[in-house]
Amino acid sequence: MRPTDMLKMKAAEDWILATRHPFTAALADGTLKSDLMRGYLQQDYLFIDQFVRLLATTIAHAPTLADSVPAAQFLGVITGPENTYFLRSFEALDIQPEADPAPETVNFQNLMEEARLSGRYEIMLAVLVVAEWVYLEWATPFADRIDDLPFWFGEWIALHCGEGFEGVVDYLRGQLDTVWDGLEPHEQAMVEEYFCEAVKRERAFFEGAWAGFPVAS
Ligand SMILES: Cc1ncc(CO)c(N)n1
Repeated sequence: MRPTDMLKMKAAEDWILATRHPFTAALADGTLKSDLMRGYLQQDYLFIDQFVRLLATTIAHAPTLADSVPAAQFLGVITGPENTYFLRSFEALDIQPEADPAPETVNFQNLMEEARLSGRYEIMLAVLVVAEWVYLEWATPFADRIDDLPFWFGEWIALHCGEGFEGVVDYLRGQLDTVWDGLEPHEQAMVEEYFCEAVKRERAFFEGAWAGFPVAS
């Protein structure tokens, strides 16, 4: 079994709740209240700020150029099409990008910052694998809805499914799977801790979004 499949199994309970959440079900139905989407996008843009720093540092720790290229290209997607998706959505939904971070956002930002500052490639990967794999899993079953939804729902699904994004998740998992066997048991335990904590914080983020993050205007 791939080490990343084993890690996912360890986090099974939170994983299921994070990837089959009523928030994403409502988003894909097009029934999600605009204010819930507004609050979610403002908080997720704060998530992205730390995510970009983590991904950039992960690139810097890749063992070879070849190992870094897919991550570097993905960084271009986040800071390119995904960033403009956020800016267009803020405009369409008539809100500003800036907001105070909610507790669920702070918790996730802190985990990403800790992973980045750990200087450990496998710890950075553990958090990145969860963030992208959870999103691939919730979004993929809704791929056929993309064209029928307003762009702020449809493009959010489109950014997280399909061949390109599957390739990103497979690459990140491959990096973690490859380094796993060379880790000491205490290092593997640390990876598992970060992995499970990231899944918990993904779930908590959707729960916060579903309860309603305050909307800054
Ligand atoms: C909270 C969260 N997790 C994962 C992703 C996917 O990058 C995202 N945009 N937001």
